Amino acid sequence: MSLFGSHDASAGAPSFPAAASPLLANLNPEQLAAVTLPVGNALILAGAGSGKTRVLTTRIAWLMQTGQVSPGGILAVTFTNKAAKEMMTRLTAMLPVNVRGMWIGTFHGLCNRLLRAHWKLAHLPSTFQILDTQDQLSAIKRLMKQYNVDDERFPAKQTQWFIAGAKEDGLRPRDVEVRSDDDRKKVELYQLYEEQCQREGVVDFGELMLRSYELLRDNDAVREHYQRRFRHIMIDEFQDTNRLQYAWIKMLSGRTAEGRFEPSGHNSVIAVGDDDQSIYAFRGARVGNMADFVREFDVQRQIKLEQNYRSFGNILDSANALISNNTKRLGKSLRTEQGPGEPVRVYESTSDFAEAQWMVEEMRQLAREGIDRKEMAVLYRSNAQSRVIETALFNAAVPYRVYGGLRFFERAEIKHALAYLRLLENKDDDTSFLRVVNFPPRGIGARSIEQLQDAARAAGHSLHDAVSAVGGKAGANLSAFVAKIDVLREQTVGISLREIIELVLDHSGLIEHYKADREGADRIENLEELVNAAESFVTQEGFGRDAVALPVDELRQSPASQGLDPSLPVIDEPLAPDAETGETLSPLAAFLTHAALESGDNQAQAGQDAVQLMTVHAAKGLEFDCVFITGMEEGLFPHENSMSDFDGLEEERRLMYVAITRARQRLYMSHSQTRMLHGQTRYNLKSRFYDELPEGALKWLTPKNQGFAPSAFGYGGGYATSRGAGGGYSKDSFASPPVPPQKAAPSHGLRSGMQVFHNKFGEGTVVSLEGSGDDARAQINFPRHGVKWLALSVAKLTPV
Ligand SMILES: Nc1ncnc2c1ncn2[C@@H]1O[C@H](COP(=O)(O)OP(=O)(O)OP(=O)(O)O)[C@@H](O)[C@H]1O
Ligand SMILES: [Mg+2]
Repeated sequence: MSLFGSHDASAGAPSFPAAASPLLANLNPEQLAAVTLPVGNALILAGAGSGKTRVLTTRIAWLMQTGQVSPGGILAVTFTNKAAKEMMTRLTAMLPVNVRGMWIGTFHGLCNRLLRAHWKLAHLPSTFQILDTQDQLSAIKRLMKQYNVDDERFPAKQTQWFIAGAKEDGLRPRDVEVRSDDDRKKVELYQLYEEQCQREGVVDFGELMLRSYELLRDNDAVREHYQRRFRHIMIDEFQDTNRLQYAWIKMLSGRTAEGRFEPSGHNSVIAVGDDDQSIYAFRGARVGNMADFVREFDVQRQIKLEQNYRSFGNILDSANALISNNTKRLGKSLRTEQGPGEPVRVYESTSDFAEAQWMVEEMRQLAREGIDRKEMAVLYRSNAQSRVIETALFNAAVPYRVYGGLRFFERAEIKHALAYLRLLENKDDDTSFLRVVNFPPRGIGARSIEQLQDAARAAGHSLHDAVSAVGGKAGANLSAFVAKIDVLREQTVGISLREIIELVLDHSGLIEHYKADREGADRIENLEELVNAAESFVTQEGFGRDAVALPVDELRQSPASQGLDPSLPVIDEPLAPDAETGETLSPLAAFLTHAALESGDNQAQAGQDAVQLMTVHAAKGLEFDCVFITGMEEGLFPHENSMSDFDGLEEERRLMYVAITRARQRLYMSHSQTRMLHGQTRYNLKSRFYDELPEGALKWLTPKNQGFAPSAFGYGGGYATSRGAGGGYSKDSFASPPVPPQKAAPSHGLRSGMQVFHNKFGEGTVVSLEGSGDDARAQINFPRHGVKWLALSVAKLTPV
């Protein structure tokens, strides 16, 4: 499939003289063409580090500077909150604009804004709160318990995926196709879950998106208003949009489902992406949106950016060589004018612990060379890998910061405090109620809570409103809890956000509870940090009580606003008052929304010079001087869940491409012969991805293939391997049908079907054999531990 037709319009003549603006000074010709594209739809499809995000940001600045649009006429979608903030920072550096009034954010952030503005039309309470993924799961668990759903047959996590998946496809329960009894049950749960959320006034992430889509779909005036308003819509990381997000964009830009144009939709949509960096298929992302976009938006202009400004040659060559092994590509090329730079350093360690030690040493050396710690990033495929690395950094007193993982707002003590705060805002939030009704413990047992839940269900009330139905001592305790919340709520009137939080921390008993806990000191510190977080939220974002909603007349006066519906509010402040009632979101509600949406990509301690730790997924769009890619092992990277099917393996390769292309100057890759993961020692082979990198770009810090002890079978290699002539698991070897299990050569002493004994996993059956020399490995089914791949040169196996 090629998206690039003959009408590649890189050279589309800019309608404004380039020299007129210093903004355009440092762009290459293709970037310049993209920044100054005339009004119309366009696709910028280009590889990593070619300046896609920079082009988007510069275009926004240029459009405003040349008077083509006012800040209110722009809608820009970024993939993370961090990216949105960065875009705003860059914009303020380029132009004196009030970026707060601009609609720049993630899909979730922007949908939240729409729903806040039109909550009534969206059938939500004005104080609706957002459920994060954790809360969503506990809400589902609660529901399943209430309805006695067998959680072996319908695990809560699966139900959560089912609901999220349906919403990503834009499907309400009645729209989901039912093919089996199991499907029927899941749809029923979805329906019950929806009713529960509606009753409690909460929305999950998928709901934010779907609800705002429906808001636009079902309200012509609102839709047309925003269609007229957002003259310029821009989407970064377009390759990872899902079906519903694409439909949302279509709706806002005036494309009807039938592909017609609504009269109000004369806007231009610019999508920016890189198919090679599509890494969220597991969450519903659809690369196919790119081709649909070109067709459905009648895209006449497609721009390629081929110069990479981020990385040195060896890094880029490695990325290019690796990704060329994928078959499903739209095809792009990428070059750099920087020299080859340093080789990519490869290190093999004996254990994950030793790997982390080596990394710490290497970081010390980098620091001596004058590299800031915040320019060093450690990337891993799976969150579980970070613990060993964190321990090593901690012991060596190297400051570090983990993105993702357990985020600040997801820590238990913070969630407890937030639950109290949420109950102040919305007494019907049962998820929050259940979280803290007996925390700190106040003598309310599981039995009483069940009784309360039954009573609430029977009366159609929230838990808060049903406490009087429970009698006895338990009932008295429940009433006391509710009274406490109600009193706290009254006390918060007229005090600042900071004071509200301090009040809640004191009166909830949380601080006291953790003081009594020997290991509670950290938790108290985090709770105090919550006060600081609220404080900086108020000052930085200006969301405090005293913040004045700025009168933004600009939009109404701008020519682009012709035809805007005057009855609809011009929402340029996230806290703009409701047009009808004048009601604004309280600072507390705004802070709670911020806490739910702030998906961990922006932790406290900003500005501290710390080493950055994150998963490869979280690293998308970012760049660092030095990058360590760790755990380059079969089963880990590529991940065992994905490596057995063709599409899964291609996605793993794209992930690796993303990882490699984060590095500017120096790239390290490391793997370990043994690794403790999920309580087990694993003996992994080094990743097949090494074989896909150009040998000339690599430098092995340890002898290649060193360190494997002679195997128990003293084998000398010699059986056929599935690899092609070029080394590497070429694309062909993974094209269906899958490679059949290899026949063992006699010298190994191992054959498929043979029984072997492993001193940790016990007896097992050899399922298949693969590889030769030090790379030989066996897939063995251990009845008690499941199927494992073992490196024959390391694993001690004896035939039985
Ligand atoms: N014309 C240019 N001159 C100098 N530096 C540039 C130029 N264009 C981009 N850069 C720099 O190159 C780096 C990569 O740019 P950017 O992050 O916009 O790339 P990207 O295509 O969005 O990458 P990714 O695919 O990883 O998101 C940035 O540091 C950016 O400032
Ligand atoms: Mg980018």
